[in-house]
Amino acid sequence: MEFLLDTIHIADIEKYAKIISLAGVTSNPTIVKKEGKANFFDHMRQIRSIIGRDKSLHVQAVGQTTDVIVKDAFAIVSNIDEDVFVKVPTNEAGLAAIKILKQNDVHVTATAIYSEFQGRLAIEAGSDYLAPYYNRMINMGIDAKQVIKHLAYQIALQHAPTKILAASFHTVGQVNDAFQAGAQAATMGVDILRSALQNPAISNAVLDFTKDWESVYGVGTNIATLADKVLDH
Ligand SMILES: O=C[C@H](O)COP(=O)(O)O
Repeated sequence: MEFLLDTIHIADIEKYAKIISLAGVTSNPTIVKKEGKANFFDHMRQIRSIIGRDKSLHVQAVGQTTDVIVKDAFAIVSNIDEDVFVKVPTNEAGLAAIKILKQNDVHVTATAIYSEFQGRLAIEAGSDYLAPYYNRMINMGIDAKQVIKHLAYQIALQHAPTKILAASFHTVGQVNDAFQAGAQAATMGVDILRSALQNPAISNAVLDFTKDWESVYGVGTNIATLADKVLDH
């Protein structure tokens, strides 16, 4: 399983890189907009320095035509690094660009996937990752879990090198569903991680354990201080 963060907010990336086994960072122009107008390439290089070269960094091309998407992609890899996965929308212009980029050994994430058919075309174009938009599909009445399941089956069937990087999550349950359906990776906002880990039920359980411990060994005592006291005697 790969857990990625769908944000370019530096403080959040630094924080969660220490907390979870972070596999990478993804972005799109809407996510970039949230940070305001910064030096785009400096910002992406800073993210790379935080996560390291062994994690995946996904940066989206913004061109509307095949020619401009390809130029965007080369600008991304030249100005950030050649390990970056260039996100390319899975439409006509994008699919043509993916074929060219793969011939030039550029890593590609086929994005804006709302259907099984788009995913199948992106697999055949040689995409390294597919990014199906889970919540957006659900909102359109599409069975997102089924889409991922069928794509995962196809990838396994033909031993394709493509991996499914599910995206667009609004709940923790959607992330679980995507993994259950066969996605190898999922990218999510920090809101999902907060919902999962800052749950009051977890805090209450921890508080109850602390109260029980302190009722026996004294307030402010933990196992480390207890061990120190034993050594002192
Ligand atoms: O890059 C794709 C995003 O993960 C889409 O997420 P969203 O549907 O929450 O905007």
